[in-house]
Amino acid sequence: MLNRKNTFSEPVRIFDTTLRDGEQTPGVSLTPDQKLEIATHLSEIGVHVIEAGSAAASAGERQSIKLISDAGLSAECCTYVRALAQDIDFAADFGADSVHLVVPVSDLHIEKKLRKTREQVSAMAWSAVEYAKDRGLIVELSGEDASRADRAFLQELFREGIDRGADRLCFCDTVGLLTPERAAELIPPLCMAPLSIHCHDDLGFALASTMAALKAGATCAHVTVNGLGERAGNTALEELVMSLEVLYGHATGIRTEDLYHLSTVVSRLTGVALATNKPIVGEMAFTHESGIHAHGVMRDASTYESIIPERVGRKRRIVLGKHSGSAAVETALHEMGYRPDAGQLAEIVQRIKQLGDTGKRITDADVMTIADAVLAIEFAPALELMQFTIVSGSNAMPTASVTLTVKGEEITCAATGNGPVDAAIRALQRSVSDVGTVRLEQYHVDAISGGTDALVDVTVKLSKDGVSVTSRGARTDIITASVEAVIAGMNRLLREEKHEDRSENSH
Ligand SMILES: CC(=O)SCCNC(=O)CCNC(=O)[C@H](O)C(C)(C)COP(=O)(O)OP(=O)(O)OC[C@H]1O[C@@H](n2cnc3c(N)ncnc32)[C@H](O)[C@@H]1OP(=O)(O)O
Ligand SMILES: CC(=O)C(=O)O
Repeated sequence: MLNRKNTFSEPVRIFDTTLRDGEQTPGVSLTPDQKLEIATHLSEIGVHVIEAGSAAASAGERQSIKLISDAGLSAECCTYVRALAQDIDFAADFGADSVHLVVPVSDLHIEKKLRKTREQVSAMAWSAVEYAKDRGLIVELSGEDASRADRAFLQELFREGIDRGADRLCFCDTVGLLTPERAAELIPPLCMAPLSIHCHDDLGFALASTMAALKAGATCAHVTVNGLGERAGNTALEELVMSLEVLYGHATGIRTEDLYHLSTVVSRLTGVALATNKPIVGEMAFTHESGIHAHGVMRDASTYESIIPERVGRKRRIVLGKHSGSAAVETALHEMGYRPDAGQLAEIVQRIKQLGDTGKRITDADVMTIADAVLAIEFAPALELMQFTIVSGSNAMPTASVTLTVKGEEITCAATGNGPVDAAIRALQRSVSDVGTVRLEQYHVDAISGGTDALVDVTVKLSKDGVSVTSRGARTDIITASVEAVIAGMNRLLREEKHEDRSENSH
């Protein structure tokens, strides 16, 4: 049984640093408007503090801080500053409510990086605190590389910092060296004022160490959406919130049902794709293939799920593959409108496993092809491709022309697009517009082998009138693979037989 007793004496505050440490993910750079969009979501979801950026970094960063502080969000607008008057002036002049005033505290950082002494760093920190207070800012005095700092030195720096006016403190586990055991020892003596914990995930301990620090007396967690951040990233907002809620019964006040949407917004704007197996937000976090799991989940989802997917804004999916069992296959077939008898079902399950054994991802179109064959249903494809032509180049708008027969009638359509694949798919959509609107819901491409001559495997999800279907094409040419995948899916959506009860989650 889970011990759901709330072990935290105070409500845990959430300090989100997606727009500062998250943006320090190598290669990530957000415009002020994009930062405002993310900040608005963060505030609406209920985080307490948003670290909007680093005031000294650039004019764009300062514009972001101004935009976010002027937006009237309920969350506090904070910015990273060094112990320098210039950084603090930027923070105050551009409207920040607070500063995350960071000073290196380990001898390694003090001596090797800053080439200073402990005394010099302490003096810089304390005068910066006083200066920031004079400029009307809330001050979170933060120790960088605190996990490797001399304990007595750090304690003294923080104690005097509070006397000089610091409102809050922060312990930064800058390179992810903290463990839950060390957090239990190091954190309690530092809780002289509200203390934040800022962890990095270099060794995969960020969430565990953050939790341990909160249990040891810290009252605020620094987090980022999707765990973005320097190197291996920071503690993930979604993981911390759901762990607090599910494992410790601690009500965070965060609108958990919006976590997935926020994650997708951040992934889109930062260009950092989510690992498919990422907790809470990864594509596979609520997807089941194995027969034993699917069978259990269909009877009672809690058998193989720690969280109800809807609680974080997601939906459960059962997909078919070589690990599927008859319960999942039968349910999927019923949703597609097939009613196999026991013998036919067993045959379909075997054929799905055989296809899976070839290393293929099984799509709805594959399952339907197998079911048609086993149930001896004649399937006359509505579409047949006769030819397509693509024009693309440095000075040419990508343009596609396709000729198909649609229910026996020859049709030629052309379209332009953002790229040759987009143009080809638009031309195909246009060619069937008389029989319905086919939407492209998802497009996924895998290069199966390395090199420019790799076999590419394109999987698409198409929908028409609320019915969706997945299908695949595999060729060395990405455009041909895409066209093949789309035509296979369209043929399934446009088939004559009606499968009224086929649903979105059927694959
Ligand atoms: C662990 C962390 O995440 S720390 C935060 C990391 N974030 C950033 O670096 C924000 C983006 N950074 C930048 O845009 C630039 O580095 C700037 C604008 C901050 C500084 O640029 P530059 O003046 O060209 O300095 P540069 O980046 O080469 O070196 C950092 C300087 O900051 C100083 N510095 C570093 N930390 C601190 C601090 N906490 N307080 C005061 N000075 C500091 C260093 O000593 C060095 O100054 P020096 O050359 O006079 O010794
Ligand atoms: C300040 C900060 O981001 C760190 O020490 O990790």
